[in-house]
Amino acid sequence: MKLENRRLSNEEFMTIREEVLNTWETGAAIKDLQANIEYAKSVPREKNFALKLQEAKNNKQVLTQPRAGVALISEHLNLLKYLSEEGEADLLPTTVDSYTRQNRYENCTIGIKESVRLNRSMLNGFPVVNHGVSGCRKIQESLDKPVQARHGTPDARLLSEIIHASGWTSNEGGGISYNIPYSKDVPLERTIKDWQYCDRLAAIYEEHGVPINREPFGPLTGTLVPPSMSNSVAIIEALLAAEQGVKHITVGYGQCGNQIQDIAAIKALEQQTDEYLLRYGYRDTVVTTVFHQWMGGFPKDESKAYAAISNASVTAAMAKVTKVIVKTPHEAFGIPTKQANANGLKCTKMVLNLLADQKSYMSKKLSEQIQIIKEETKCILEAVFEVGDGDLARGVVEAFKRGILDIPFAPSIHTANKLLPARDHYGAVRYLDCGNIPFTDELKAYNRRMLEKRAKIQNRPVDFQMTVDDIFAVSEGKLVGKPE
Ligand SMILES: CC[C@H]1O[C@@H](n2cnc3c(N)ncnc32)[C@H](O)[C@@H]1O
Repeated sequence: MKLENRRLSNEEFMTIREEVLNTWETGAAIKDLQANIEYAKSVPREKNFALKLQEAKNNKQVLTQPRAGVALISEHLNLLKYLSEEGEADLLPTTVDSYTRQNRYENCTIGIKESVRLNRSMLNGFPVVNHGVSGCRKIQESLDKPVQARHGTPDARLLSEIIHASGWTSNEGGGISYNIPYSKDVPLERTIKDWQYCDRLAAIYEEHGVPINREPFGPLTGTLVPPSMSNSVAIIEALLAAEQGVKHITVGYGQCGNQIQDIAAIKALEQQTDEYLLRYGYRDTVVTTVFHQWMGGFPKDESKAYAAISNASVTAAMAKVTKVIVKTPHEAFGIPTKQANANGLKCTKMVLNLLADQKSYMSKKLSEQIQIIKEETKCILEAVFEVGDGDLARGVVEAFKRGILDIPFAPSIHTANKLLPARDHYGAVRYLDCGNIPFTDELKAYNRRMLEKRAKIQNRPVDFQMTVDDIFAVSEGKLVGKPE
């Protein structure tokens, strides 16, 4: 079937579904889609992820959500209950393990057996597909808060079928955001199509009375991604989801570090997502936002880690995002203990509470940065539509081929890798080299000017060494890299 940004017909969807459910034994238990929807409808409304986000948006409340996932059902349940009660998490995740993300379910079978034998998690997340709908329903039924699947799966079709049949009402990911940062050589045509399936599935539940939230993965590689590039990808995935009928979309952004630029990025993302959805005729979509606390290298020192978590929480509060994804003081080491995870959540919530009644005032600097991000994003998105001859899906594939969309430090061979980012003197992420991104001369000059200002102050040339210094800076306790 030719790649096209067009809603899958029922016949097309059900044909693909037949094949998807046969890719692992646990697909057999969810063959009856109507029965799956009836079950999902029985989940109490207060446990619906999409509705909880909508309520938070209306109440201007910032919700907290951790990442968390371990191999066995009972341990995972204990973990989520602890994060919900002790950690005061407003929304619950299930972070899925790396084997499942690559559809290597046979490795999960081994990992589950080893976890039982050794009495500790031998997988770096919860193997949703292997535990199947019975295991995932047990998780959902035992919790009193909404659950979301968080992963990094290029082909998440079976995973998505199982989680929604289990009453999980949110799914993270997208055809770009779960491909380019997560795999080496998976064609975009493939993952855009596979995520059209996931979006259509979410929409079918929605059309039968079960609101489902979809969340493109905002941060991408989480390494110096300029806000206009990550915003462009988020808006594109929101449009692709809306075309399939998705009504609840959370667009996301990963903290870059300069507070004004980060708040501006969230504001620009919110405004332009609404703008583009409206422009392309999607009128009844509920758009919320998510801010990911620092995604780069974390300090090992616990006090410094809490400083990074608190600092990110201030930005989340001032940007008035709908939810913030929380880091832990174990970030520099690996999978956190439940205590460390809960501590990151409590640290975050304390900052949010202290700032709940304050708001960031629109300043000249902030509105200037919002404008810059919106203009850069507009240049990118208009070019994507143009090279796709008006079809967004085909435009994405062509735009990556030409380097109009380009994600820095991505493992995928399907990104041009010509975009070079670096921080300006204030720590804002700028384009050191725009590669083939069709920015106006004014935007190129602005980025250059900001980097030259840093070069002058640091008495160094504008070059790649800035980028290298910036990559290691935060784990060395500063934001802007300094020359040796
Ligand atoms: C997107 C990458 C983020 O996901 C986090 N992460 C990955 N797997 C798990 C996990 N199983 N439990 C908690 N956090 C996790 C990781 O620490 C990093 O902050």
